[in-house]
Parts: sequence; structure tokens; C-alpha cells
Amino acid sequence: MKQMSSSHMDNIPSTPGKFKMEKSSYIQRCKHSSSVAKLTFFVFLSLILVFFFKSPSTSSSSSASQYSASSSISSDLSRRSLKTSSWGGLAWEKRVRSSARIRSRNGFSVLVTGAAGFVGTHVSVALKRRGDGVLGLDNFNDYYDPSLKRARQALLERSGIYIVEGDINDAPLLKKLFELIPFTHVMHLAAQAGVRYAMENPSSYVHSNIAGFVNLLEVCKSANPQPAIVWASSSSVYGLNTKVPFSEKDRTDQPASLYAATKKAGEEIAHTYNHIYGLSLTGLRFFTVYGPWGRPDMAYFFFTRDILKGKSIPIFEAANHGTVARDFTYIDDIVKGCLGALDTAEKSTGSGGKKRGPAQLRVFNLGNTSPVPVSDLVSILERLLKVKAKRSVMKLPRNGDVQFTHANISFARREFGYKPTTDLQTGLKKFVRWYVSYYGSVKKTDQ
Ligand SMILES: O=C(O)[C@H]1O[C@H](OP(=O)(O)OP(=O)(O)OC[C@H]2O[C@@H](n3ccc(=O)[nH]c3=O)[C@H](O)[C@@H]2O)[C@H](O)[C@@H](O)[C@@H]1O
Repeated sequence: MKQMSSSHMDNIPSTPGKFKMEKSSYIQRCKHSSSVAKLTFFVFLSLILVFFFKSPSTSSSSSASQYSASSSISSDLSRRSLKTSSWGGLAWEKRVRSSARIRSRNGFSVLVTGAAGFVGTHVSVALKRRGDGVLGLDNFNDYYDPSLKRARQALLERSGIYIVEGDINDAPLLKKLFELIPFTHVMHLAAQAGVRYAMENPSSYVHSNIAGFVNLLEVCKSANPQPAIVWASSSSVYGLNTKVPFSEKDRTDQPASLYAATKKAGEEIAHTYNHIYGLSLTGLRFFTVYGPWGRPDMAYFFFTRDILKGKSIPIFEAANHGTVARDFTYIDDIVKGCLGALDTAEKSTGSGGKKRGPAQLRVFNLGNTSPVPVSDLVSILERLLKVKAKRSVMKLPRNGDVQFTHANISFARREFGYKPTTDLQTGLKKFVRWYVSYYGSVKKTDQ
């Protein structure tokens, strides 16, 4: 097994694609047209295109709300992105090759989807640091502040990692990447995350976590060689289970949110592609991952922001004042788990879309094994920020949250020595240090 490197980045500074309009080519063509009829036609066409691309459900800013677009529009968009997306060309291919170049003996070449995301950024840096070739893929959607994703991208660029801007639903783009690079592994982290947002925008979960995953697997199964795939599932698949700690052997057929249901669907889809095509697939059930460069939609992150702003913090509690708790897991421990899973992933067995023998299929819990009540999380933040939180205790809303998570990690420990070492207090200290350095120490930060 390769050495696992830690990814301390606390001190250094998934979803429809982006569509760039090529208005100028139309304008130029209009200029050179001798026929008035042609001119009128092109102006008309341009107006339609401008209207189409600027309409709220299809704007190039890839807004979170656009996911509610109908499936016919989104598949139409995927096709359009081929004509208008900015990838391709010799300079682009050179950047792709250089980023994916392996720099250590027996190194991997890894396609990291969701590379501008929280876990994706940390995993990419750790892989690069140990000499693996890393190519990122991300659509930079605005489910949360895209400027944070751009800052992570800048961080990766400084490590020599290029992020291709595109969507996992874009099959021609994925095929092109596999044509250029014989990836040994795919670290698939692009997803629509967040439990509660699934009630607001269900189709974004289907688009990224189901359609996008299938699209990626379709390309991987036809690639030659087929890569081994490690991908992000979620602790939320344990749903309404009450037996703790959660073991991989437990039932996962009672999801409490559509998010959880799409991750569970991903696990079943993984089974199918493993069974039919011989793809090596490892799903990682992450337990509430937190840390520097984290996701602003997660409680520890926006609690920090709101405590500093003097805003009140909604702390959920279950019926009869029941404790709501999470097995919060620090990002560096998760990175070690991801690398351990990659290092022990066996090769896929198929080629040219045909299975040649049985392939590895695994699912692991990656948690911290010590659940902490949300109210204790707030107390730790108060101490670290030296600000008293305005607590507003409220009933756990019925929007997908479960009361309790707790990982049994013995399988990951046995298979690749996974052993989390960061408790919540230590991890949050690193997060707060990063938060203050990133957003400034001003208490009334506004992001
Ligand atoms: O473990 C996982 O698989 C999941 O972990 C997190 O989901 P969650 O644990 O719900 O994380 P947060 O949204 O940060 O919530 C943490 C805790 O704070 C509580 N909370 C959240 C929001 C709020 O306003 N108040 C509040 O008390 C939640 O009920 C939960 O117990 C991530 O958001 C998911 O993407 C991920 O898949």
C-alpha cells in the first residue's frame, strides 16, 4: 500500500455545465452576409439564443435554482454545451496532459470529479503531493458561493493541478479526457450535496447524483483500460435506522431524504456496473465532513458565520428534547480514507465495454466513531470564537435530517488501516483558524 499523506491545508490559503455564448461568431457572420434575408435571419437567431441562454433556468452562471428545469431542457442543455463549452484545442490538451502526468514510480493518474469542492480539493492536493497525476473536473455551479470554489481552484493551480470546467453529464467531454489520459483511477466526488436542499430542488440531485454518475460509469466502462472508481456515498443512506453504530452490513432501505435516496441509488448503480462490466467500484459513506475550505451550507460553517455576526443559531432537537448528534469527521481523516480506498482498489476487469471476470465492489464507512450533540458543537465554536451564540432551539424539521449518526469503521480499518485521529475540538480549531484567515477576523463578516 502506498504511503498516505496528510493534507494539512489549514494555513494555506457536482450539476449542470457552464455554457459560454459565442455571440461574436454570429455577429461576424451577419456582417459578411450579403443578403438582407440572411441578416434578418441571423439577428432573429441571435435574439432567440440570447433569450435562451439568459433565461433564468439556463443561465451560464449555472444557478442552483436552474436545476428545476425539465429533463428535456437539461438534456437539451447537455447537447448545447458541446457546441459552446470552452474545452478543446492544443493548449487545453497540453494543460490536461501536464496536470495528469505521473511523477512518482507506480503513481496513479487520477481524474478527480468535483475537484473544486471541499473534499475534492483536499484529496487532489494530497494525491499530487505524493506524485500521482491529478486532473480535476468541476462545473463550478453556485449551489454555494462559487468564489470559494474559485479560491480552491487557485490553490490547486499552485500545486500544478488543472481543473477542467465541465459537467459529469457531458459524455463527449468525459470521452475526450479518457482519450487523452489512460486514467488508472477516478475519484468521483462531484455531487449535489446537502440533505435539506433536496426538498427545495429535487431535480438537481437526480441530475448529478444519478444521471451524472451513470454518465460517468458509461464512459468508464468503455474506456481502455477501465479505471478503478472510488466515489462518495453518504452516511445518510442509513436513514431511519436506530441501531448504532452504523455498520456497512445494516439495512439502507429507509432513506429520510431524497439526497440519501440518490446516494443509495448510486450504490445500487455501482453494483450493476460492477456486475455487468467488471468495473472496480468502492463507495465511501462519509460522515458529516468538516474542516478548512469547507462547505458554507453545512451547520458548523454557517454557525461560525452567524455567531460572528451576532445572528441567532437554530439548534435542532428531536422529540421530547432528544439530542441531535453527528459523527463529525475531520477532513484530513477523510483524505486518508480516500487515499486508502484508492490504494487498495483492485483493477477493473473489463475492456472495451465487456466484462472479463469478477471485479471488486466495496462500501466503507468513513466516520469518526464519536458522535457529538449539535449543542456541544456550538459550545466549542463559542469558546474558539470567544463569542456567545444566540441559541434558538427548535424541533428537528421534517426535511430529511436524521437524529443521530455514528460510524462503525472496523471494515475500513481492516482493509486499509483507516484510523481517524482528530477530535471535534481540534478539528474546529483548525477550521476557525482558516475561517478567520480567509474571511478576515472582523466579526461582522459578510459572505
Ligand atoms: O454525513 C453525511 O453523509 C452528510 O453530512 C452532511 O449532512 P449533515 O450531517 O446533515 O450536516 P449539516 O447540515 O452540517 O448538519 C449537522 C447537524 O446540525 C444540525 N443542524 C443543521 C442546520 C441547522 O440550522 N441547525 C441544526 O441543528 C443537523 O440537524 C445536523 O444534526 C452533509 O451536508 C451531507 O452532504 C453529507 O452527505
